[in-house]
Amino acid sequence: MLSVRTLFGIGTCPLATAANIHKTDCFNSRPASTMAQTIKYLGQEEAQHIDEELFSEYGFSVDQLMELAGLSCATAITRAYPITSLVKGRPSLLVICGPGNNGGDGLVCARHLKLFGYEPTILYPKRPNKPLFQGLTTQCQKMEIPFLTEMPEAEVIEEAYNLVIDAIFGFSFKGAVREPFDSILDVLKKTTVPIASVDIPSGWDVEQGSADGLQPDMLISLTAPKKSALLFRGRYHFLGGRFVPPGLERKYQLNLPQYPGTDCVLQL
Ligand SMILES: NC(=O)C1=CN([C@@H]2O[C@H](COP(=O)(O)OP(=O)(O)OC[C@H]3O[C@@H](n4cnc5c(N)ncnc54)[C@H](OP(=O)(O)O)[C@@H]3O)[C@@H](O)[C@H]2O)[C@H](O)CC1
Ligand SMILES: [K+]
Repeated sequence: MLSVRTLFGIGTCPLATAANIHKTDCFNSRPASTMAQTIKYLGQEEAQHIDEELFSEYGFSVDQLMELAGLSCATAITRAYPITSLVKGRPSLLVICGPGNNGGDGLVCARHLKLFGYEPTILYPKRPNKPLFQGLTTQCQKMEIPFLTEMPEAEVIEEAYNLVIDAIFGFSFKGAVREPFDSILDVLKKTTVPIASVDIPSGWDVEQGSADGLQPDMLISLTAPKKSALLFRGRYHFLGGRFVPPGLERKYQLNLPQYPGTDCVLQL
């Protein structure tokens, strides 16, 4: 039997409305608002505490969680933008990575997307002098992913890429955006190419969002959505980072929805 998803494709469910927190979940045939009311939307400090506990009390290492986070992002992107749906001749993507762990998620995501058959190009203008990020950079280079030396103009992005992956800032972002990311975000605001943001649309206040900031087409919330995700108006909101131990979920009352089967992502 043909499902609604088969008939209309992932982004064109006729039941969906613009107010995405109340939209209908086309895949589960139940209102997503039921899920949105139950999942916790985290404040900035809470997100940082959960992150710290995962490393201290629960014994995870950063690279372990980053690998799972980046794989979730790449998987969610394949669901929302399958290669066959891309409009350009080549499955080209631009991945922009920031100086913290959000940028690390972007590097992992780019590596997996390459393995999935996409053609990512990376812009990584501020590289931390730490073995973790140096290793991730080497891995991408060895995967024959090109690195740009400067941000292209909006028109060049429109001509060359199907999608921009925004892995610039995550839940530690604060204050006014500093260079070189201020200019990069200005270009992104001008481009009409869809943007997929990792964890938080870059430049948004983690809790309050940003009225005149980026308006991504996709948001992949990691671990649990942050408060600003309530203001997301794009087509695709996915949850990824399926690594939360039950004790941590109970402590913070995350009320995470059940991921289907062995999937590492879930559409909210
Ligand atoms: N638990 C999880 O779900 C996991 C999530 N992961 C990802 O990690 C990020 C959070 O990473 P973190 O390193 O703590 O922070 P960010 O990536 O958000 O960014 C920190 C860097 O950003 C710079 N920064 C901050 N504010 C500004 C600003 N206003 N202008 C310019 N630059 C800014 C800051 O730079 P400094 O100059 O101050 O050094 C930091 O370097 C989370 O969102 C997830 O994506 C993990 O990968 C896995 C676990
Ligand atoms: K981001």
